[in-house]
Amino acid sequence: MQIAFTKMHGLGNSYIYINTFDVSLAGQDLSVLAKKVSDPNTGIGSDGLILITPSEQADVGMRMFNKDGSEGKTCGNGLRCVAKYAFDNQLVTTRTFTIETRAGNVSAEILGEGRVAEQVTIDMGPPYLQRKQIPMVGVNLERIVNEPFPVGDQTLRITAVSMGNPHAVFFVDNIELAPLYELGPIITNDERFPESVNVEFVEVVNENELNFRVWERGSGVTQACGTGACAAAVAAILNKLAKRSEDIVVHLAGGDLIINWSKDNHVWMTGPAMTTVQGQFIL
Ligand SMILES: N[C@H](CCC[C@H](N)C(=O)O)C(=O)O
Repeated sequence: MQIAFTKMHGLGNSYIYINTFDVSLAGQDLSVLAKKVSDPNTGIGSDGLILITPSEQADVGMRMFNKDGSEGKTCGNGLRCVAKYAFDNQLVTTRTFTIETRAGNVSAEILGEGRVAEQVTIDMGPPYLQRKQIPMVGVNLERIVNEPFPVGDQTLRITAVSMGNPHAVFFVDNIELAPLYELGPIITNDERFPESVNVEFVEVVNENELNFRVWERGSGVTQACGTGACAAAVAAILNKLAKRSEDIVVHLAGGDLIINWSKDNHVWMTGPAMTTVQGQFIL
């Protein structure tokens, strides 16, 4: 069986996209398929799989799977690429439209005038800050802001933010020295996170600029994480290290995203979306 796919990326955070308007995946184990297509040796190679689907409550829908086959609820870089795909392939007829995710509907805007989308803004909706919304185990229901977080023989300070998917944000003095490979896999599997967690290390350059690295739940280190960049900006503002309702440039390994946690409590993310490969995957 051959399945048409498109490989796209947002700042190097790449996924294999399958348009299920055209292709039926009925009977396919999507977790197994995600692992297969993500494998760089026996598959195509990516950080995971994203399905572009018909939707009854939005203009298009998406489902995202990490490279380990686990399903996430949303994906910032993925949303910009789904928006690009929908616009470039006329699944939508306007430059602003809605996308259904498992974390709720978001709105997308194709920037510029061109017939091919390059820059996209997504209104990612509000952050969720209460402990049970992350979710994170603990006694108080309040926000987790700069809370002591013992791990191994260290005690870090955690700020936890959900963008519909869970993020554990840790501020460091020098991003190049962040314990990404040492502590990323430990924290992502920590029992204090019943649904696991995406792990971000963030260096504050100034109140409008962050350096950022990520160990993603289910995918490990990636070049970029859009929801993670949103979580990092929200965490910086909660810790009074950045300003609300101002653009914050987040420098990820793969490039920059512009994040703005606005007065209406929505988090806005602007960045690129690129198509790199189109082909047939042989199951
Ligand atoms: N790379 C994605 C995040 C995927 C999150 C996924 N790892 C999970 O929550 O399980 C992004 O651009 O937001």
